[in-house]
Amino acid sequence: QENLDALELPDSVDLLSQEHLAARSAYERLFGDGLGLEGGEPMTWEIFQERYMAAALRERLSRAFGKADLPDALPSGFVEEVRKKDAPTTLDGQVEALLAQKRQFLAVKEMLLEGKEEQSLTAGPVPCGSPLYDEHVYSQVDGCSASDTKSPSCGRWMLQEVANEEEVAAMKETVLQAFKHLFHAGPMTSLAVDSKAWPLLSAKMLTQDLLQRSRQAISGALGIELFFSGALLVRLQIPPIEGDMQQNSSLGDAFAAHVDKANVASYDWSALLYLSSAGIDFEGGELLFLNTQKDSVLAPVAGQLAFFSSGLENVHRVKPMVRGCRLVLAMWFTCSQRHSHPDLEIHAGHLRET
Ligand SMILES: O=C(O)CCC(=O)C(=O)O
Ligand SMILES: [Fe+2]
Repeated sequence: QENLDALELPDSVDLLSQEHLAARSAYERLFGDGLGLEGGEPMTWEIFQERYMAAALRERLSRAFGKADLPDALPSGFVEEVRKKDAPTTLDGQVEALLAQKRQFLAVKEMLLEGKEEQSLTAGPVPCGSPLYDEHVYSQVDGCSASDTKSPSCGRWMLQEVANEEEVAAMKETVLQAFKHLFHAGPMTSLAVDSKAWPLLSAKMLTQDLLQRSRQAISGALGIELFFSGALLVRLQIPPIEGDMQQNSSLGDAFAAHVDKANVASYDWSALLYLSSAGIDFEGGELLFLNTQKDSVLAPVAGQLAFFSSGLENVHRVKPMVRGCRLVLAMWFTCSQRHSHPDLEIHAGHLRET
């Protein structure tokens, strides 16, 4: 009670009118151009206000009470939607996360054109895209996050035969087995590689080995230290599996063009360890980087590791699949130890037996 008395909380009317002004200006900044986050539907002031005010109140209250996490009884909606890894915890951060979504949308819109020419992907640096975030969500790590002025540069690279044939076969088996117990989202089945995944993966040591090996290969190639921010095993299968485990999912389109860093701010580097080959295991399904001129296409080869800077310079998508089964271990790395994924750091780094 003493603590509560000592707090100088503005009364709720003041709080709300302050937030109203801030919300109005953020709304103008984000949606004044009449475009919604995903293009189609414009964000209405009513919806934005509801979401924004919920976030604003939450932030004010948590600051006042000195708690990071408040009871879920508070108004939610927007807050719930963004509560994922590294979700911004401040109001400014939330606005910035929205801004990143918007910037992603605009970049995709600019580069996603019908009938664009394609060339096969060549490894190497590319100029960095403009920053997705300003300052409130994640700060770039000098000399590790990609940059135009300092090594490592933004770019796209491939390493061949990071996993051998035998390892690829063993991974395939373990992943397909694990996926039998999971729901499918249209053609996509996915499993986040964290502590909850280990009981599902029979080849746990191998999975951990490949995670570690991929990180080391990229760290070595770029000359930087990297921490896992996330990893996901993904299967794309055409025709999609039908039945009870097929879910109507609200997950985004598995083939949509996107920028990884617009999803999670702490991602600095993205990597894909392919576990199946285009033209053999599946048709279509190439990885496509969208450029201002010709797009760059990579036909996955099992065992190959592709990696690239996670920012706006690397808008990418998976080309529609025609048939078959496409498996990949997707990994995202951060330069900031503070943002590392605790499960992956422990398991991929140190755990050898359990
Ligand atoms: O599977 C691929 O080739 C790309 C997947 C991807 O872009 C992602 O998961 O963010
Ligand atoms: Fe991606």
